[in-house]
Amino acid sequence: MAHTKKKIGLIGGGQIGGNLALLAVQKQLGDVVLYDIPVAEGLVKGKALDINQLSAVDGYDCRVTGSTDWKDVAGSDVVIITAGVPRKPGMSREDLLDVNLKIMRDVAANIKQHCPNAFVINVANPLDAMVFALHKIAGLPKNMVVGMAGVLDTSRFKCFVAEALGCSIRDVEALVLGGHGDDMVPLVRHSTVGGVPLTQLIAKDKLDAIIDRTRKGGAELVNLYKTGSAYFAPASSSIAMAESYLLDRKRVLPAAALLEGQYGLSGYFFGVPTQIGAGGVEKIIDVQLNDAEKAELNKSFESVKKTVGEVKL
Ligand SMILES: NC(=O)C1=CN([C@@H]2O[C@H](COP(=O)(O)OP(=O)(O)OC[C@H]3O[C@@H](n4cnc5c(N)ncnc54)[C@H](O)[C@@H]3O)[C@@H](O)[C@H]2O)C=CC1
Ligand SMILES: O=C([O-])CC(=O)C(=O)O
Repeated sequence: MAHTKKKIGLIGGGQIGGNLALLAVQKQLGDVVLYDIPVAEGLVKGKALDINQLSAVDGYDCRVTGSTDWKDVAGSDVVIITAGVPRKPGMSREDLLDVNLKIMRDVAANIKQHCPNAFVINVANPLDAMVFALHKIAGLPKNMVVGMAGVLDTSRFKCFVAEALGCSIRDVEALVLGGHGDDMVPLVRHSTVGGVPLTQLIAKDKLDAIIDRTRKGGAELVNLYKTGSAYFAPASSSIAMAESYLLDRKRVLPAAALLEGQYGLSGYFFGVPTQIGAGGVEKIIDVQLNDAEKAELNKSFESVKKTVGEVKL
């Protein structure tokens, strides 16, 4: 019988990779190949076996295969890249550029060879520069390559708002644009709780503190964990994007997508609201910004350009 289940290739079987595999199975999105380099063979084979045994308890019919061979990843419908080193306290994401670019060169070349038709979501940092490199090396169509950051950054912002108000997180709607760095742009003017503008519900000083905590959300986790960075929320955020593609949900999710004139910006992957469906990035939404918001977005864009400027392919 033909293989009709979707196939999900997870590149990197570390903290985020393992959680991605678990979530993909729990949501029954498809069969998973958890790939890592040979030195991590036991890690991916162990995680695969462990999750498959959990599947028996809960009755999930998707299988995880741990592999160190790209041939097993070939033909994946979705590929999520978490291959890369996480930062430690005192480091910036940009400090990871050289080491993670080396890894991305290997990963992107293999994607080009083995998964040319996949929807590819990059998670490795520094996010916006790595997805730029991925797109250049793998040569995939622009609608099939994205970076995950905005879903996570937005989710952090929503979490802090719900905590501050003591309200259900379900009713918080928010949008964080820009690069995945300290100058990302939480759009307070476009955020609501149950349809009520956020600015009417939280005083400015409290809101400023929430914005600051969101911008430094990654570092807060790095300082707590000490040996690495966040992994539960990043995994869930990436799965939301993969699911929207696989199930053609057409969700509007912020993602690092290639800009071609939107927001007056071009040539770089940058965090903007996208519509993700069976066509990959089917739309980029050009939010109307006021002068102050535009200035913040331009500042974030300059930071991304600076890091990408250091990318030697
Ligand atoms: N975009 C975002 O919002 C977020 C990004 N990150 C980034 O995600 C990346 C992964 O984080 P973790 O899973 O916590 O790290 P981790 O260290 O637990 O896992 C990374 C895995 O990549 C593997 N790897 C190294 N070279 C490889 C190669 N050539 N091919 C395949 N696999 C390879 C390693 O063996 C390791 O198992 C980091 O760069 C981190 O900064 C982390 C959190 C959020
Ligand atoms: O901060 C980091 O290094 C990991 C990351 O991107 C995040 O958690 O937002």
